[in-house]
Amino acid sequence: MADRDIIIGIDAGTSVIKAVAFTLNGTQVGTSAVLNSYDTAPDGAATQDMARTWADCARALRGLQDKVDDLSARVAALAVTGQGDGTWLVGADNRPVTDAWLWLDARAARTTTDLAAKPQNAARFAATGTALNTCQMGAQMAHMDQHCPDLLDRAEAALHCKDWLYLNLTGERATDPSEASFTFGDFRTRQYDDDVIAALGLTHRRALLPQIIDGTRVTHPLSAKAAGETGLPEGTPVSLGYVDMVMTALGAGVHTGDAGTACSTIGSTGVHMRAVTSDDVHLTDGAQSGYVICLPAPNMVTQVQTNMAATLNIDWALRMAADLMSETGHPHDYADLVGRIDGWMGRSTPGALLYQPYVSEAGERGPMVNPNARAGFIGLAAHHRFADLMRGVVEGLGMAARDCYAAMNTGSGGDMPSELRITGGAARSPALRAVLAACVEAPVRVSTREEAGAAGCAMMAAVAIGAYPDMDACIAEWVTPLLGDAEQPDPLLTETYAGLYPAYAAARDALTPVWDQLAEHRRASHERQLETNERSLDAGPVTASTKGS
Ligand SMILES: Nc1ncnc2c1ncn2[C@@H]1O[C@H](COP(=O)(O)OP(=O)(O)O)[C@@H](O)[C@H]1O
Ligand SMILES: O=P(O)(O)OC[C@H](O)[C@H](O)CO
Repeated sequence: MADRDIIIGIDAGTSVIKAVAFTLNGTQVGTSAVLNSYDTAPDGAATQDMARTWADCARALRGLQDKVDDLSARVAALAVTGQGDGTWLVGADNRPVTDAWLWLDARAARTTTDLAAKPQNAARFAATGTALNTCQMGAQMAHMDQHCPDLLDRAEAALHCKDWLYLNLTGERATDPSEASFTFGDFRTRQYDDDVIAALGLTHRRALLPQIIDGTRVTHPLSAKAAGETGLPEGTPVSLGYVDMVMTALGAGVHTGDAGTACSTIGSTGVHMRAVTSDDVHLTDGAQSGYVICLPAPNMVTQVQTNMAATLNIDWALRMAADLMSETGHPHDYADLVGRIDGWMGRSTPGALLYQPYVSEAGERGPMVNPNARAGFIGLAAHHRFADLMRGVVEGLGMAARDCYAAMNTGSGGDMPSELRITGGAARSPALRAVLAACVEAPVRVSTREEAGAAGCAMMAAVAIGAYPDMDACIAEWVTPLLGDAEQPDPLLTETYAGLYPAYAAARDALTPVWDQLAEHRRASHERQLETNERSLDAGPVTASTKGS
């Protein structure tokens, strides 16, 4: 029998579910990916079929066998991470209670605002280090408890995405220390906290919260059923990873022991992180914002500010172009449009426009929490063309990153990092990297690690099975050697963005009442629409949902 020399990391993202094979010392040897999708509805719902998600995960694992010779005989361990937040309710016989509510679901917006205004919310923030937002399971369960309690009545466990996959892989209902503590617990103890649960009004639902296990120490064996569905050997140790945001950052270099560094993921969502010890966490004064997410290393956490939407803004702009092309009968290829971004950046003037990248239907969560925030350009003039708009969008992502680091009170007064490690799809663009470097006034480095999220959780499995004595030893082989060269910020660009940032921040504050008025307008017209629909039920079905991915 061949040596067991492969660890498989599963990263179940919002847009793609990937299974990635690594050797024990971190060389990537194969990837298998399955496209993911979710449903949206006018009331703000963003949901995903739980059974299909597991089936897609199993399909990705089966697909990996075609990419790696003799995989089944060589696999030493599996690990799983996935999209964070959201609510994946499991009932009798481990069956889904309903479709999962994703982190993109905006239905809990009002409940979130109400809970955040209560005096108990201060103690909740002090323990979790995390501002309440509509993405989180705590807010979503509180909303369900008030508006659709039958869902919780029928549930036996409230899981996150990766926990649902772990349940299907091993038969164990469990969650990890990161999501448990930023949602319902304390990042210092990595345990649930009764005051936090009470502040969310969920004490009577406490039994729904599963056991917390740390995948660097505990594994469970792959069940016979899962072995049948994935083609991997029964009994293979499975490690439950932390939430994908921190797995990606771990794989991309957020914690290599170098002082002052930070890591930003510029994918669908934008995640900006600095690794600190839990004693060094400085929570924001005044308005609450951000997350504190534990790292799978003793006493280490990340201070996090996260933009709801990062490349979703780029995709929005490209889809506008693609729609127009389709309408005029011109075939378009999305990959071709993405490939043109750097060309458009080269033909446009830096700092000509402001773009607020709050394009998510659920508003923004970093550095301010505002479900009503929406995207927009400021400063348009008649001579601006598509290239200028695209530059504006990319610069908006840079400004948003600066805004997040400026709000991150790490004891250094919101100083920018001394070096920024970046990952996520948009890190492929040299022009975008230059914008980021100039906006945060720091050199950027891109890891050659292709699948940082899958690597992050595979690293946990590597420690769990004893391939490394601890996470630091694993980082030294899996992460540090893969960091690319530093790309220095251009002085002129830096000056331009430093000059523009105060206007970006002022616009964000000034538009708050406008966003509130627009939200009220949307709510009223949605209610009018519902009344109209009720009156015209006889006239046939109404289209209520769309697909996203
Ligand atoms: N060369 C590029 N330049 C700019 N943006 C890019 C480039 N390649 C990919 N992207 C953006 O990155 C996105 C995918 O990022 P990724 O991190 O893979 O997504 P996710 O966060 O959903 O896992 C694409 O939708 C696209 O907007
Ligand atoms: O699916 P991706 O974009 O990889 O991750 C989503 C995050 O986990 C989410 O933003 C958590 O709220």
